[in-house]
Amino acid sequence: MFRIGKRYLQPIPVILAVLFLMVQVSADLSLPTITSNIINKGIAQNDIDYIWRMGGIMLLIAIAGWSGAALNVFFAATQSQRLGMKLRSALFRKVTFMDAKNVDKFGNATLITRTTNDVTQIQNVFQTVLRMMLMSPLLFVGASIMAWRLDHRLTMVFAVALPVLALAVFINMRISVPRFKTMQKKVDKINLIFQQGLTGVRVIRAFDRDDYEVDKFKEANYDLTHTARVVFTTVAMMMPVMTIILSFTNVGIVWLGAKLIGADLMPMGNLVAFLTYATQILMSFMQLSMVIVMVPRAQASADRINEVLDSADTITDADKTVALPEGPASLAFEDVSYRFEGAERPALSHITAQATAGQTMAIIGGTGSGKSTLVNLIPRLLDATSGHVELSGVDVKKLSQHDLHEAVSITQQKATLFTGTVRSNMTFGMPYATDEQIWDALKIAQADDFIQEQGGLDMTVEQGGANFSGGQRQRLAIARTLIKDAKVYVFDDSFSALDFATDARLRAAINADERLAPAIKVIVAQRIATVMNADVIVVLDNGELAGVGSHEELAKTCPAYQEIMRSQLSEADLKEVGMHA
Ligand SMILES: Nc1ncnc2c1ncn2[C@@H]1O[C@H](COP(=O)(O)OP(=O)(O)OP(=O)(O)O)[C@@H](O)[C@H]1O
Repeated sequence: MFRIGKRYLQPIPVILAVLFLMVQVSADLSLPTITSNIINKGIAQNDIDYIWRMGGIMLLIAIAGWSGAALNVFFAATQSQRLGMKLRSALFRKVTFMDAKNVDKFGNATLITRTTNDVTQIQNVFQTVLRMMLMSPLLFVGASIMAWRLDHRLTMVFAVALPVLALAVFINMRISVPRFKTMQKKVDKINLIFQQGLTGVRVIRAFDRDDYEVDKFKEANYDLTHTARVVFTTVAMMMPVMTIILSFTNVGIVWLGAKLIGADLMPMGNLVAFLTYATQILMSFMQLSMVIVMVPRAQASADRINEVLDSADTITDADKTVALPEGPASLAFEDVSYRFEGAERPALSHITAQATAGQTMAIIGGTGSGKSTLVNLIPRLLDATSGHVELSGVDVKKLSQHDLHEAVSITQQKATLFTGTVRSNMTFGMPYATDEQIWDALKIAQADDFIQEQGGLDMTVEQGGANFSGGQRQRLAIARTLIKDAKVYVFDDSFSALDFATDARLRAAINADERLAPAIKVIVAQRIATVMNADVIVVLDNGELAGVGSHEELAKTCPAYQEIMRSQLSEADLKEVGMHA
C-alpha cells in the first residue's frame, strides 16, 4: 500500500492535508482549556470582560478549526479520488496490454473486481489515513498531555478505562480482521458466478439450469453477506461498548473531581475541561482502532492490485528489434511446438510449413488439433515454446510488436465487435480508413448488403454485436480484418458460421481483389470445401503435423486428410480424386 501511495499521491496536497489537520487538532485541544479558564477566572471572579475576550478568542479558534477540518477533508478527498482514478487507469492499461497467457492465469472476474472493488478499498483507506488515521493519534497524544497538565491526579481514571477499551478493541480486531481479508475473495466468487451467468444465459436457459445457477449465486451471496454481517456487527458493537466505557470513565472523573473540588484542591473549570479531554482520549483511541481494522483489508486489496501491475508479460519486444523487410512477404513455421502452461502434452509438436507472397495457406484438422494455437503464433498472441515462426525471413520474436501487428491482420475464431457504430468498428485497426475503403472491405466480406439495408455505416453496434446474427458478426469481423493493408491475413475458423455459398463467394472475392493479391492468406477451417483450393494445406492431428501439400497431393498421400474427405465429400466427389467412401 505504501508503494501505491508513494506512486500516486502528490506530496504538496498531502502535506497541506496534514498541516490543515494539525490546525484542526490544535483548535480541538485548546478549546477545553479556554473553557476551563472562562469558568475559573471569568465566571468565578465575575470578570465579564475576560469572558467576552475569551469568548471572542474561542470563536476565532473554532473558525480556524472548522476551516482546517474543511480544507483537510478537501485535500484528503481529492487526493484519494485522484489515486483511485490513476490506479484504475494503470490497471486497465496493464490488462489491455497483458498477454493472453496472463489474462487466462488471472481470469476475467478477478481482474474486474481488482479494478473496481479493490481500488475502492484503497481509495477509502487513503482518505481515512489522510484524516482519521493521522487525527486520532495526534488527538490522543495531545489530549493526554493537556489532561495531564490540567490535573494528573484525575488521569488515574484512565489506568482502568484504557486497558478495558484496549481489550474490547483487541477482541473486535481478532474477530473482524481475518474476515475482512476473506471478503474480497468472496466478492470475486460472486463476480465470477454473475459473469458466467450473464455470458452463458442462453445455455443456462436451454439446459433448464436457471434454478441451479440461481441457487449457486444465492449460496455465494449468502456466504458474503454472512461474513459481512459478522464483521460489521462486530465493528458496530464497538459503539455501545465505547459509550459504556466512556460513561463509566466520566462517572469516575466526576466522582474523583468532586472530591478534589470539595477539598479545594482543583478549580471547577478544570473538571469540565478534563471531561472533554477524556472523551477526546477515548474516542480517538477507538477511532484509531476502527481505522486500523481497515488497513489489513486494504493491504489485501493492494497486494491483489500489485500482483496484476507487477505481472511480467512473457511476450515482449526484443531489446534490439529488426525491421520487417520490404517487398513480397513469406511465412514459415519452422519446427514449431507449443505447450500451454500446466498442460500434460503439447498442443503443437514440431510443425513445419511455408507459404510465399500471394499464396493461401489453409489449416485443417479436427477440434482441438491445434489450429488456433498455430495461427495465434503468427501475431505473437502466443509465443512458440520451441522452434520459430518467420515472417519475410525474420523470426517474429525479433520484430517489434507494433510492426508485426501492422503486418498481420487477424480475425479471431470468436468474432468480437465493440459498442459503437459499424464505422467505428471498421476503422478499429485503421483509424483513417475512408468510407470507400470500408465499403470495399464490406463488399469482399459479403457484408455490404445487410449493412446497406439495416442503416449504413452509422448503424449502431450493441455490446458484443448483439444486434447482429452470428454469421453477420463474422462477416463484419472479416471486413475489419480486410480493411488493413497487411502482408498476412489470418482467418481463424471465420468462415464456419457462413453458409457454403457465402463462404465460396467470400473466398472468391478475396482471391479476386488486387490489393489483397500480394498478401498471404491463412485460413483455418474444418470444411474440405473451404480449404481445397488453397496453395498449401496443413493437416493437423492432435497437435502433430499429419501432412502438408496441395489438395491433390494430400488426397493421395495423407490418411488424416483422406479421413476428413471421406467424412465430408459425396461418393461422386471422392471418385473424382480416385478415392472411395
Ligand atoms: N488456454 C488454454 N490452456 C490450456 N490448454 C488449451 C488452451 N487453449 C487450448 N488448449 C488446448 O490446446 C489444444 C489445441 O487447441 P486449439 O484451440 O488450438 O484447437 P483447434 O484445432 O483450434 O480447435 P477448434 O477447431 O475446436 O477451435 C486443445 O487440446 C485445447 O484443449
